[in-house]
Amino acid sequence: MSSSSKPSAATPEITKWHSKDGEFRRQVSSFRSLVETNPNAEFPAEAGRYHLYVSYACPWAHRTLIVRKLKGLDSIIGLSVVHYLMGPNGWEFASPNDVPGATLDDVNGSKYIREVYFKAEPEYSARFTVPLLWDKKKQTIVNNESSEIIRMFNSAFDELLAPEYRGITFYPEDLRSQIDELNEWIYDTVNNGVYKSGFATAQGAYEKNCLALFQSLERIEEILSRNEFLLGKRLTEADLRLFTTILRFDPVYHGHFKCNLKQIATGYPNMLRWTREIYQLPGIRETVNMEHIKKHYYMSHTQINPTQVVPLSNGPDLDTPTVKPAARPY
Ligand SMILES: N[C@@H](CCC(=O)N[C@@H](CS)C(=O)NCC(=O)O)C(=O)O
Repeated sequence: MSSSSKPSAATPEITKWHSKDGEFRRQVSSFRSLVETNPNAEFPAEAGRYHLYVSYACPWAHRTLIVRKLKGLDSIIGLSVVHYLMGPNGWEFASPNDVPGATLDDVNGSKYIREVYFKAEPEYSARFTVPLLWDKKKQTIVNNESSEIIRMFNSAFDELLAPEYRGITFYPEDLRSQIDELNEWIYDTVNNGVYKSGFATAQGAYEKNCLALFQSLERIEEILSRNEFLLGKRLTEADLRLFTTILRFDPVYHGHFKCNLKQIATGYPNMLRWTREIYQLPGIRETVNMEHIKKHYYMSHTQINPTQVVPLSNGPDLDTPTVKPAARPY
């Protein structure tokens, strides 16, 4: 697939995600090892050893990009970025000359992400998802579950980091149970809720998931009317995990996934203020590539948008000045 050509508008096998009952069910990630501080661990923290594969479009991968950036890991963990289009063979690499923002796979020399999975496990038979964390030394995948990758990035590499990054944590001890609790319902009804609405192929499945999504958005709006961030003055993992979904809400999920009871820009002033605040923190803006985001969804999911026409709006202007936190909020 060249950068300019569009995939066929016929629904390819790769985007047939729904179950027989019309519900979308996300598969459980397969590679679940952890990078650890202990030098004798199976995957010990080392500078230059691990490599992160992402898509700028993907909200799960976006979490890992953000934590990599805010923790100052970009100098010790390499990065490859796939083409925004997910074609019949799944995620593909592209030269930045052809697709600005994308990269080739300089670590494994593969054309598609699936080749990286097969290199790690020749019998692999599940989905070829991003993000994934690759170990250059053992030549295998450490982990392909974003929630675990961000936990590793949060603390496992600390001894290798400059002092100003070492103390940063998005999962502080005293807030862990509250973060876990928020993550649970926000994952189910919001992060995954937009997908369950958008990929539903039965009216009932769509309505059930869309209503649950908006109930949660109301709940979040109420929390953010009292708090600067979800848990008060501190920016935590719960905010970062939610941010990547809310950022995509108006430009993509509202139209493409039919999550259209309200928009963030006009219906949720506190969530809009919170989104701007996070977007304007140093380092975040450069993890956001709205061109990849919009083109990925509207052009790859031909089962939903067979014309592959991409809408113009990028959602609310996130550069609009907002109340700045007094000091770094994490
Ligand atoms: N549980 C995974 C989900 C990752 C995921 O579903 N990524 C999507 C992109 S947004 C993907 O790569 N899908 C490709 C496919 O399912 O074929 C995580 O959070 O890391």
